[in-house]
Amino acid sequence: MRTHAVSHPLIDHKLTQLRRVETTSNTFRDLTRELVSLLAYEASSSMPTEDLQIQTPVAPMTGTTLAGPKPLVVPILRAGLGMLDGMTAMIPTAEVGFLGMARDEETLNIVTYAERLPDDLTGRQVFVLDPMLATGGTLAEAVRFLQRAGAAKITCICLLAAPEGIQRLEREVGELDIELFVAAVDERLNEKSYIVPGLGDAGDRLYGLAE
Ligand SMILES: O=P(O)(O)OC[C@H]1O[C@H](OP(=O)(O)OP(=O)(O)O)[C@H](O)[C@@H]1O
Ligand SMILES: O=c1cc[nH]c(=O)[nH]1
Ligand SMILES: [Mg+2]
Repeated sequence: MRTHAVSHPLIDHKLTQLRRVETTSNTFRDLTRELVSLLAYEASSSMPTEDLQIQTPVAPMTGTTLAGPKPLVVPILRAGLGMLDGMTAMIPTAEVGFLGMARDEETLNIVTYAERLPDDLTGRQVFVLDPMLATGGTLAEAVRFLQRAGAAKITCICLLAAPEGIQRLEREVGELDIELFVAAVDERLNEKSYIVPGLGDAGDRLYGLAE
């Protein structure tokens, strides 16, 4: 597994606004979309391309187009859904699959309650979207699920990670071909396994159930 903590003035600025307790759901959704587009730019840098012959209004030329089977974007419901638009805006040719997973806040066990993926994942780059990598239980389970479904090349995009979650991913699925892109690695988890300083419950902040 290769982990990239992406540092950029725009990402750092938007992430700070996202974290603020007074940021409303509407603004939170806008910032999430913008942040994901910036992270997608980094996370897609190794996508395969091929030459494409085109005609401009002035001359013929050899341009570039994305190659290979269509990439697949998989948001982990619920909070990952807030990242989908920002991702498909950057990679409009991507197909979208869904995984519904929730962390039981008492036991921290992961419940997979929905799954809708294409039949054939062979050779496809799979982008997994989830804003929060806390204990790592959810993302590790998602990666295992996708691997069992045939995915070989998996790129995870998260907004925030705790060091404990990255270590767990390394431990449990680190031998697979996985890249992890995060906007920031925070200090630690608290006694409820929330990221500190973090941003709270991403799903609640996106979809307005926090108040
Ligand atoms: O790394 P972990 O300790 O597994 O925690 C991270 C998970 O918690 C949040 O989802 P949650 O379970 O709250 O579901 P939601 O998106 O429906 O709110 C978050 O979006 C991750 O999926
Ligand atoms: O800090 C955290 C941890 C898990 N899930 C969240 O939404 N936030
Ligand atoms: Mg939640």
